[in-house]
This record gives sequence, structure tokens and C-alpha cells, in this order.
Amino acid sequence: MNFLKTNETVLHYELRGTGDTTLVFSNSLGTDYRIWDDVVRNLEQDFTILLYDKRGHGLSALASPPYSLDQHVADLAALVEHLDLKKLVICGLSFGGMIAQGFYAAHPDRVKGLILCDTGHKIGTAEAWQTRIEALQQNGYAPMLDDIMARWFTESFRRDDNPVYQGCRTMLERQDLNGYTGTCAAIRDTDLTEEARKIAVPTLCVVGDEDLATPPALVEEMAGLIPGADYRVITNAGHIPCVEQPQATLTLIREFITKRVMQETVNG
Ligand SMILES: O=C(O)CC1=CCC(=O)O1
Repeated sequence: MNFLKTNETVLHYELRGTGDTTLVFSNSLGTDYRIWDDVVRNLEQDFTILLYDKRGHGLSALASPPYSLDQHVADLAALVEHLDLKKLVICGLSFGGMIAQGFYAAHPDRVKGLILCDTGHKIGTAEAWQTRIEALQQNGYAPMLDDIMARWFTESFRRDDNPVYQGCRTMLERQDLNGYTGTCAAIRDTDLTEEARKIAVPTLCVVGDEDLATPPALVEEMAGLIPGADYRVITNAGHIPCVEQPQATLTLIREFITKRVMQETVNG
């Protein structure tokens, strides 16, 4: 197990694989890095892979919630610095995609490409996030667990006899509530519209066709802000295609790196 003490927190991370290019995976609200398992196991022959739990999630420390996007970006920067990783392609899901955009804005020279999955330049409204924070602080996860699952996964995936679905539900039930609401505050306070317009590396924007948290229209709007971005839809997937449709997610990631990121490196 690997941990880095930095920025007044402790981050849990794992470095796998081998290769000049490093693929960094950043997770969504309420999830830890295990969500990438089925995708990453097929990439580690060709790439160095950095997986990590953002503060307040997984085995990373709670630190002092609420958090800001800048703190999450500084955490990732500290990890990358500590591990001396270069030529980064950052793949972020949902809030992890906001971390990816924020990291690029702060450290453009370190990034060769962005894969923005089921995310936005802005997710939801400040009012809705504040309402969610207050409801969770009063009543915990139980009353909204089914609603969150309905945003994460399609109906056909949300079956009692699907162990992967049950495992993901358990992951959220065990997620520290303050780490979760602390991250809701970071999402509430983040608007990356101007940063998205300035992205100047190959970017892939991906979304599940049944994503109810960051729907296809939002991801398409974000892709429209980012010069030259590709936009792809994964069928039969909700908000977490890396769990629900890992093979389709993997295919898009590989195709993007081969056709856009490597090509850009060769050309210039
Ligand atoms: O709304 C949800 O529960 C899903 C989600 C929104 C931002 C994020 O990271 O996850």
C-alpha cells in the first residue's frame, strides 16, 4: 500500500504498469479508485498508470472538509511531483473530470491529453448542491441512496443479483459522509467555463447515454467549449461507464490515445 503525506492530508495511491506516457485516473464523488479496475488491467502493459483516492475518499485521509477544487488539484500535483511523472494523460470521471480540467489550467505543460468522462465545466447548480449537503448532514445517505444509484447506473444494471452493483452500493454506504459533503461543496463552488475554452491539448469527452447526473447534453456542451475536442456516447451506461461498460470505455480510451495523443506527439 502506498501513501503520501502532503497538503495536510494523506493520499492513498497506486502506481502500476510501465511506459513513457502516464495515465492518471481521478474518481467521482463517493467512489474510490477501484472503479477503474476493469479498464486499467488492460492498459498497464502499455502505460504507466496512477490511481489515487482523492481526499475524504477511499483510504485517503479526511483532512478538513469542506474542500475546494484547488485543494484537490494541489493534491494531484503533489502526487505527480512526488512520483516524478511526466507526459500525463488525465482521465477523470465526474468530479474527477473537474480535477483534470483544474489540473490542466494550473499545469498545462505537464498534460498531453485529457479524457473527461461524465463530467462538465459546471455540474448542477449551487442551490442543488447546498440542498444535498444539508439533507445529508441531517439524514445521512439512506433516504437518497436509491436516487444516487439511479444516477450512477442504468435500471438493467441495478439488479439485486448483480454483485458489481451491490458492491458499488456498499462502497457508497461506507463512504465517509463528511468526505462526501466536503466534496459536494467543491463541486458547488466550481465553474470551469473559461478554463475549458483555453484547453489546448487533445481532449476526449465521453458520456453514458443514460447518465442522469451529467447528461449527454451537458457533456456535449462542455465538448463544444473545448477547441477540437472529440465527443463520444457509450450506450447502455449511466454515470459510471468504467464500471458498467468497461470494454467500451477501454476501447475509446485506447483509440483516443493512439489516434489523437500519440499523433499530436509525433506531429509536434
Ligand atoms: O450526482 C451524483 O451523485 C453523481 C456525481 C455528481 C458529481 C460527481 O462526481 O458524481
